[in-house]
Amino acid sequence: CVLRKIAERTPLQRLLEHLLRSMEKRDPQQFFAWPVTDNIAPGYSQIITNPMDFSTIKQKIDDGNYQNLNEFINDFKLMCSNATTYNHQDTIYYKAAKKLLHVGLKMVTPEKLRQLRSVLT
Ligand SMILES: COc1ccc(C(=O)NC2CCC2)cc1-c1cc(C(C)=O)n2cccnc12
Repeated sequence: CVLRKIAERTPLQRLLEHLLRSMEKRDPQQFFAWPVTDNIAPGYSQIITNPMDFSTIKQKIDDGNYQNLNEFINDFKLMCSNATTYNHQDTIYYKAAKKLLHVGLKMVTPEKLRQLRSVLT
């Protein structure tokens, strides 16, 4: 039926949703959960031309917007680099972004993906 068609997830979507959930767990203060607004970060929209956050990544997964894992990883890297661009080194956001990038990229090493593939498929 048509409802079942909408709910079905491709293997790529299942992999990306799993990775997104794991990455979100490493952001307990939810600094990366939603778009950064100009009122919490003055001048943000002038400095950061390509904003990215976990909720936007989630929407792109649901919309089938990612053709492959690398496009997803690029948005994750963009989200972290935006934070290290806008925020000075001595801020909690800069430090959180550096840690998140490191932890997130460790989740997508060939070895981790091999383990995941056997679990997810
Ligand atoms: C969705 O973005 C956010 C949501 C909540 C918070 C937040 O709870 N900040 C409190 C911790 C000290 C104030 C911060 C942010 C936040 C993220 C960011 C990023 C990611 O650059 N940011 C930069 C400057 C000021 N605030 C932020």
